[in-house]
Amino acid sequence: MSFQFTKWQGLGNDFVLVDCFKETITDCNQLAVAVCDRHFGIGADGLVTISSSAVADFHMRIFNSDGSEAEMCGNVTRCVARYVYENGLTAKTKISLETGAGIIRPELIFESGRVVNVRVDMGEPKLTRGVIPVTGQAKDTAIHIPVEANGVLYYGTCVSMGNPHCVIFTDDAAGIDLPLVGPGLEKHELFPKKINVEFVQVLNAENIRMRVWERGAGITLACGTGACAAVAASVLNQKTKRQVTVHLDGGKLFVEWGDNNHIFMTGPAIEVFRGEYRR
Ligand SMILES: N[C@@H](CCC[C@H](N)C(=O)O)C(=O)O
Repeated sequence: MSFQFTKWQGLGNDFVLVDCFKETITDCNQLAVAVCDRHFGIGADGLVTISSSAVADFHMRIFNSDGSEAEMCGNVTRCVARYVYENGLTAKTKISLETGAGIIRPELIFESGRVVNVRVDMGEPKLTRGVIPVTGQAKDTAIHIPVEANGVLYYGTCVSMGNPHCVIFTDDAAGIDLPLVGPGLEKHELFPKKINVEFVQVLNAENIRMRVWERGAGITLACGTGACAAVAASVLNQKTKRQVTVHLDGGKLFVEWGDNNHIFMTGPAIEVFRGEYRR
């Protein structure tokens, strides 16, 4: 199989985008593993397809580097929005994207005629165990719940941003041994669909430091949905205001939890290169 692709990154969370208006690809789960391999493939955290939608401007699907399909990805929404605009697939600057988590609405932000950032309406955070999902009573929340992994007891706040997140507060995000603790938390029996894990250090009421172990991808330099979940968890635990800068290994995202209960995320989306994949 061969196909043209573009490679994108949002704060170092990197993706291979395939424009399915031009290209046909099959077996995306298996293909993602091959394409994302950093030695034998292109190298990426995920494979993304863009195609037509009956309910939105475009349909995007996200496959993690382990081949699993994710419902949503914040950093990808920014990259896809910029791709469809700059490649003439739409003249709209407010775009609707059908995802596994419903319709998500990115908006391009311009300076001197150039796209500099993308602001995304990420929708409402979902807090009940049945929706996230977390085992237990479906209607209950999972705020500050005990989660044990590798013999260490953590307290996590679980939030769905269309995909599942467990946010754990720490005094030292840099000191967390993610490869050691990430896999056990991701696959913990509390989480029937596994989970993305965010370690969050509160710097002050408007700034948090976050490191992430992603479901299906391991350590990444940034996670957009994770940053939104982290801000929701920080507010719910009375640690920050509702407008917060999230400092990730790959850079900064600005996240605000609006009065309409929607979370908005603003950050960059950068095309890195174009190529042809051959296998
Ligand atoms: N990096 C992404 C999230 C990608 C999907 C995630 N690994 C999952 O399986 O839910 C983001 O920016 O949100």
